[in-house]
Amino acid sequence: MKQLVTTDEMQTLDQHTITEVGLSVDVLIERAALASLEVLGAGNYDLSNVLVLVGLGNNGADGIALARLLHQLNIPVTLQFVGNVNKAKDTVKRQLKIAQACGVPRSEKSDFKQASLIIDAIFGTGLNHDLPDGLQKMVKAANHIESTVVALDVPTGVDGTSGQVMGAALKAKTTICFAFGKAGLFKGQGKKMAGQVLVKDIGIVVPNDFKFSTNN
Ligand SMILES: NC(=O)C1=CN([C@@H]2O[C@H](COP(=O)(O)OP(=O)(O)OC[C@H]3O[C@@H](n4cnc5c(N)ncnc54)[C@H](O)[C@@H]3O)[C@@H](O)[C@H]2O)[C@H](O)CC1
Ligand SMILES: [K+]
Repeated sequence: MKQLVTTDEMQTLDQHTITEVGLSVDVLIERAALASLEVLGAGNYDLSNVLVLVGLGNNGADGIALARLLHQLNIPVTLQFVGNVNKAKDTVKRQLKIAQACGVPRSEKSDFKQASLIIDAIFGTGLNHDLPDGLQKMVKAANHIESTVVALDVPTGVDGTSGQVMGAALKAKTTICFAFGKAGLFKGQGKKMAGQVLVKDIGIVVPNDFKFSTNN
């Protein structure tokens, strides 16, 4: 098996790549979106009506960038925010500005049944406590109608290190992990929620003296 990481390790490597190496976070986000686009293009996914669910952190920024790339390929795609955009990270606000300039459609409330494919870009490695109640309800509703979901990096609601479900989790058919597989997707509940796990390079740089906690 390939090298796995905890969410703390991934955050350390992200920060090293951004602050020490000098690759900007926006470049990493674009690479994550391009890698995801490649997976969607190569797989057997129904792209007739894609719904991208977007959170307020960098996982959400990956999702907005992916929505823009799909839109520019004339693939029908809609963005739906989960949470108050005014409270989003600057990366999300920057991506949203670009998406708006490119005319990516946005909806306030979507019917999951109408979507041919849901992209889960709500929470990734940054999840640090149980999902809010409203989001738990939304996730359970989506699981109930068995929508096809592709999760970016980590299925929303799964702790990327332990695999524990934080209140509720959005069950994915495929999870696209950026840079390294997240350890929690290979154990316990996390394994069930992640579906097929694919790992894609996004240009993260690992310092020579970096010690991974798990060796595979
Ligand atoms: N870090 C990077 O340089 C890159 C990360 N990539 C992608 O981004 C996510 C991780 O992003 P991050 O902003 O750290 O966290 P999330 O988007 O997962 O979460 C957002 C934010 O939400 C807060 N939060 C956590 N738990 C809760 C909760 N239960 N309810 C409400 N709010 C919550 C917390 O403050 C989080 O920070 C990673 O998975 C990648 O997909 C890029 O790919 C490249 C660069
Ligand atoms: K996600």
